[in-house]
Amino acid sequence: MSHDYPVMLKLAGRNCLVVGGGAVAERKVASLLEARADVTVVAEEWTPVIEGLVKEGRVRGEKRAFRETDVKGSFLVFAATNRPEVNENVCRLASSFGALVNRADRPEDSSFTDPAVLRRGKITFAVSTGGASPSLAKDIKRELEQLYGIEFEQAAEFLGEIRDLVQKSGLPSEKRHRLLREIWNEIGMKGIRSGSPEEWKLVVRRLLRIEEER
Ligand SMILES: C[C@@]1(CC(=O)O)C2=NC(=C\c3[nH]c(c(CCC(=O)O)c3CC(=O)O)Cc3[nH]c(c(CC(=O)O)c3CCC(=O)O)/C=C3\N/C(=C\2)[C@@H](CCC(=O)O)[C@]3(C)CC(=O)O)/[C@H]1CCC(=O)O
Ligand SMILES: NC(=O)c1ccc[n+]([C@@H]2O[C@H](COP(=O)([O-])OP(=O)(O)OC[C@H]3O[C@@H](n4cnc5c(N)ncnc54)[C@H](O)[C@@H]3O)[C@@H](O)[C@H]2O)c1
Repeated sequence: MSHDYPVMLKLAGRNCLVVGGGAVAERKVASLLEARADVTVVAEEWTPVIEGLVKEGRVRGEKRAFRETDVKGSFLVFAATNRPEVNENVCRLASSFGALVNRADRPEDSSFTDPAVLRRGKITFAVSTGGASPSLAKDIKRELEQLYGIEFEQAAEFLGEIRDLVQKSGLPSEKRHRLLREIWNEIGMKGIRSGSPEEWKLVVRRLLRIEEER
């Protein structure tokens, strides 16, 4: 069995094409906008939400049937119509132009699939079943939602700031690495769940002092 290769793509300013304008296309458009992609939707009909986004100028909209030239210059292409032959054509063309392609009705013909996504600020949880059961992926995501609350968003923000601070502290790299490891060992999952940002700050100050005196 081969496994899918997970990555986190930077899509800001990249051209991404969604062919189709139904519920599935609407979901794909929403997640592309979250990533600040430049989104074009080509569809014969589209949902009121997509209509609104086109009117607001947040996505480029072409209300018509798909044309072969549409795929040109796209980084990601989503074939999300309800017509298998159209989706197949979109995929074939997109691949021939070197784009990565997601086919809503046939994961096995896609170069990537979309996981169920949960965000906690800088933390992203992505659950994939490799297409085996999108409903299972969604329910695992819901369980993660309960397990990892808003405190993880705060903690990731805090730890990111501390990491920047330590990297710029002028300490030699060995000391920086030890300090970051020790900060994490002291705060850890327990500190995130039962501590507070004030307590995390005290830990950092204490360990920083010890490291500077070493
Ligand atoms: C995670 C999520 C992300 C997203 O789409 O943004 C996503 N599907 C979601 C929901 C969902 N999709 C479907 C149902 C109905 C119940 C069911 O069928 O199980 C539900 C549940 C619901 O809506 O509640 C139907 C469905 N989905 C696919 C097919 C075609 C096929 O499998 O052949 C069919 C049958 C269509 C038909 O019968 O006509 C295919 C794909 N769906 C994927 C992702 C990719 C694999 C993910 C993985 O499992 O790894 C993949 C391969 C391609 C892709 O789209 O990338 C999103 C959860 C949103 C959230 O997190 O809340
Ligand atoms: N990936 C998933 O999570 C998922 C979930 C449900 C369904 N599906 C699959 O995805 C397909 C789309 O689902 P949906 O609920 O969004 O469908 P839908 O019927 O709501 O929408 C289909 C869209 O395709 C457009 N369309 C049809 N022919 C076109 C063409 N030649 N050019 C441009 N646009 C065209 C229609 O105008 C419409 O906007 C389904 O047929 C199903 O196979 C996937």
